Amino acid sequence: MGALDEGHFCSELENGVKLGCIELSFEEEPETIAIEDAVKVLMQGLGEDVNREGLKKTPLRVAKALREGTRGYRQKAKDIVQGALFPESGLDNTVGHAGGAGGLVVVRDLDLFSYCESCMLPFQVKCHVGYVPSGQRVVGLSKLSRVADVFAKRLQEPQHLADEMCSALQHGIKPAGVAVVLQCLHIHFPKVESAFLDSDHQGWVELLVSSGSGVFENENANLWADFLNLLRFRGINVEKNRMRDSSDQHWCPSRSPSGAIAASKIESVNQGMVTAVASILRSLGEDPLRKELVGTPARFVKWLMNFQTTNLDMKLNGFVSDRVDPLKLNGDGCKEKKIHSELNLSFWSQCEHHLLPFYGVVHIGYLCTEGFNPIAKSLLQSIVCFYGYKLQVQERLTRQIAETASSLLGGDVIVVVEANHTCMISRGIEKFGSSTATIAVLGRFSTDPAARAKFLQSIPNTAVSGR
Ligand SMILES: Nc1nc2c(c(=O)[nH]1)N=C([C@H](O)[C@H](O)COP(=O)(O)OP(=O)(O)OP(=O)(O)O)CN2
Ligand SMILES: [Zn+2]
Repeated sequence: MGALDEGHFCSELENGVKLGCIELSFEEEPETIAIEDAVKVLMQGLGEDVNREGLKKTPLRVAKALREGTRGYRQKAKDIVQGALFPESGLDNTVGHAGGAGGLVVVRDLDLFSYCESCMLPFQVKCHVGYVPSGQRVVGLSKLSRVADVFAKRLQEPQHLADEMCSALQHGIKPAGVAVVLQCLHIHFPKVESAFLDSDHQGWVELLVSSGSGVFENENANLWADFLNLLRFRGINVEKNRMRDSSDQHWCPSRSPSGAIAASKIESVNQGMVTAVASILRSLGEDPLRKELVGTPARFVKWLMNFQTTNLDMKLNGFVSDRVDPLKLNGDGCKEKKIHSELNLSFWSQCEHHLLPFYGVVHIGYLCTEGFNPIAKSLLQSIVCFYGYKLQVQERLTRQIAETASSLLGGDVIVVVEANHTCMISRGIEKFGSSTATIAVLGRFSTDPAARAKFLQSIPNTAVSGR
């Protein structure tokens, strides 16, 4: 294993590192302190009280997540591969392709995450690596994943990431050839204004990229077909010629026409926050003047400002005037009350403990007289967005939606929030595909298990994809 492999680096963070002859804990390291200071500037720019209980530890958590998530800058692929090449006798390359020492070796479905160099948000990567051994030697399989991780744990762009992985494996293993396919998923940027009206504003930006060296340099080589067929066998239907092979297009939504910052608006971005993000880049070992990173701090700040505490308060005005008459809601007392549901109201939010997005859907159930439809779906969507676009925690979001809905809907309310948390994948915990559900029950729903069960069973199980 390399001198700076994952375990070693983590124990350094936990147990302290030696800087000269002074031993510094992770908290005392200058890079950590600089990131913490910058995060405080960002939180203040969002109008937050940095001493608020839930936010006190946020600067340190963000510093830990970012330094851990970019540890690839401090690792070397060659340290990982060295000492992990093993002799494996087989047919000579000239004779044919015998498995093990001449045939294609493929490691599929490596779940990784990386940080987008355009906007600094994490993106997910499903990585597939193939190589053809040469010189009758093979590499330890885990090293393919470890080398991939060295380059993923940096600020990256998908094609560049694939090229770096491919080139490092080619130089480290010296095989007949290496092929890399990456399926990358970047979250969309919310459109705050339309989110209040349109409940379907989520989704993913997907990008498939590939890189090949040695016998894979020729994109039409039969070996590419073998490799892709093995991936297709795993349910991935890719055509080599459908992959993007030029890096001049921007895949990050922050650079799409709707997400990009118009030149005239750049000055309106809080410059103190932009400077703080540039200092974070420096503390991570990056050069904020690198041409790909020049607009990154402003784009990250623009993303963050979606979650400013004050900018949406006006949106909740009007809720009071829309309040429903409880007499109407409860009917004349003779009619039976039925569960009314609004399912899949989508939301975006920003985890206040790690400053990373979480997003998903809200399901609201309430009791009202049969045939009476007291409240428009758009109003409930507005409530969901209002509490979503903040620094939040999912538990509080659920409770706040339930309390507000209850005051409008007569008290018998159940709220379920289903979400994917970026902080569950893009930090040490790395739980890809996990999702989180929270529930708040008020009025009759808190005393009637049958009503709760009926509502919970009506929630479609496709609501949150934990991809
Ligand atoms: N009022 C507060 N409430 C909560 C706080 C807090 O600081 N003030 N903190 C938490 C959790 O610690 C926070 O949500 C983070 O938890 P976790 O996902 O476990 O992540 P960590 O960074 O702490 O840990 P790792 O082990 O590094 O993943 C809850 N409420
Ligand atoms: Zn991005």
